[in-house]
Amino acid sequence: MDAMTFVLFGATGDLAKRKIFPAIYNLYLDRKLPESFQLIGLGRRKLSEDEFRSQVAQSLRAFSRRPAADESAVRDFLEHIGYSELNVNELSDYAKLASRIEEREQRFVLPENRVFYMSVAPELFGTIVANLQESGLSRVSGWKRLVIEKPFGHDLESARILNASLAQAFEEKEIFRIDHYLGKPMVQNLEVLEYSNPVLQALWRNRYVANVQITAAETVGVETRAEYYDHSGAVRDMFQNHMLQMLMMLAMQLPKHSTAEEVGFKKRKVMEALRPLQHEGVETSVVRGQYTAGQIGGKQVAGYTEEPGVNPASTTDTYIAARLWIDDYFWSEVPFYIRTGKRLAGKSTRIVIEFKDPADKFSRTNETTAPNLLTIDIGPEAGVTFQLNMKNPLNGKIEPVQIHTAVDEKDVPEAYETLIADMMRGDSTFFAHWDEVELAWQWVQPILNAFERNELPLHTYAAGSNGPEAADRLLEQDGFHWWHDEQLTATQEERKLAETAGVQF
Ligand SMILES: NC(=O)C1=CN([C@@H]2O[C@H](COP(=O)(O)OP(=O)(O)OC[C@H]3O[C@@H](n4cnc5c(N)ncnc54)[C@H](OP(=O)(O)O)[C@@H]3O)[C@@H](O)[C@H]2O)C=CC1
Ligand SMILES: O=C1O[C@H](COP(=O)(O)O)[C@@H](O)[C@H](O)[C@H]1O
Repeated sequence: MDAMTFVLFGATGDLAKRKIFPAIYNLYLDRKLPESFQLIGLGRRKLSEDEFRSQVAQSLRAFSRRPAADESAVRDFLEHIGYSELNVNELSDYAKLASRIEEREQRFVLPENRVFYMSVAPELFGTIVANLQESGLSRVSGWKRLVIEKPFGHDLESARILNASLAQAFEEKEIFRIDHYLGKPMVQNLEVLEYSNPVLQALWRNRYVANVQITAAETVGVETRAEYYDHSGAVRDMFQNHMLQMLMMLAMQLPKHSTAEEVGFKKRKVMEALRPLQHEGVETSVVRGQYTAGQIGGKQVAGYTEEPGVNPASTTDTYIAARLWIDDYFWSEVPFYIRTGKRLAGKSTRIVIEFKDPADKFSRTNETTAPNLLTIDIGPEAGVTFQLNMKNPLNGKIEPVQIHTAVDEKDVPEAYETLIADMMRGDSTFFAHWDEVELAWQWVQPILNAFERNELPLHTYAAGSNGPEAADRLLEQDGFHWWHDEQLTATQEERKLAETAGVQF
């Protein structure tokens, strides 16, 4: 891997502490960093290099997936880490940073390869890029890369403005927009599941699929992020980015090669084929919800508007469900239902593909059978489950059984690790490309408008439930229902039946 200087804006912040440093440390342990690697952390705080390094060491101890128990490994790793005070608004601070970087590049005869990672509030992204350009830091004889955290804009217009400001100094191929869902092993596996399994490949289309459900349910509430979340809501925090990215990864036609260009092209095609919401009206396709007080894991929790930092009159969505249509050859007429929410009954990110019942189902028997389901669990436990129907040898009835394979996640790199390693190699396959981001905002914008004008009812749901009842009706109108956790988990009885029938779990 090329030698590089990694400049981290926001190095004293929460994300750096919990995700970025642990990820880079694990890459170091796996020898996935270049020999000559230097990270310069930036923040406004007055910290000596030693003080900063000891903060980084603490973050490794608290958050690394592999314990930072080996003191000598931690010490060696910290040798690669430096700190500079910098206020992103002060051009003169960039000049000092430039001297520091240039001095090192010259001393060790290193190429001018620079990563600029923006782990700061989104309002600062534009200023940083302008100052990188003004100070000459982004003019390099080697390569340069800009890593940008979410949210990428607040709506379509602000995202376009932000993108135009990045484009002043960076080409699209130099911009790496992080969406950590794209770093999750099962999201990366979606494409592989299809292309490496001819059986699934054959079924992956409207002829056989009745509907697709994509869920990201969380038990956590707004936590300490009210200031951000109350201006964002579920639609901006999860739906516009993570949920639509999962939809693209699932619904895209297989690219010939898994390259950034080809995957990006196929994902864009999905977004272009998404039926604009205006056709059926936001109110018939979208359900907005907000949690009220309730119980989670036997513990009483507050309602959203009682959370610290939340406006007591807030109408912010903590839940959103929507019905989407992809009007292309493969998916037309298949409804895609997407939902995400906080303070729901369980934590799970999951895709369920429900297959159609054959038309002649009743020709042999009057018994109704459960639909075949392919369930892809993205997290917290990754796995794939296939629901089939079998005759129960004990009572002669046809009953659903589940064939399940869990993905062993021990030693599997975290999403940030995978994505940072890809970025260092210059591979943006699993990053959000501008076309996709713009089309996602474009699709979501009517929802933002409708929410802002209060044109949609704000349904409440009790913390610990499966969300507002109105979201059930969204599917009932089409003759379907949500597949919740409890319906997907094999019961003891079903397991016994499957064991008797020789099916392995
Ligand atoms: N935290 C999370 O779980 C997630 C965060 N993100 C995104 O990551 C980014 C960072 O978030 P997070 O770490 O939580 O934020 P924090 O508020 O914890 O950290 C902000 C960082 O920005 C620095 N900073 C603020 N103002 C300036 C300035 N004027 N000049 C220089 N540095 C400045 C702070 O340094 P100092 O205090 O020393 O000035 C600090 O290091 C945001 O874009 C957020 O949306 C995305 C996904 C999840
Ligand atoms: O980006 C975000 O994601 C988390 C959920 O991520 P997961 O990996 O735990 O599924 C969410 O809690 C947060 O609000 C959002 O900003």
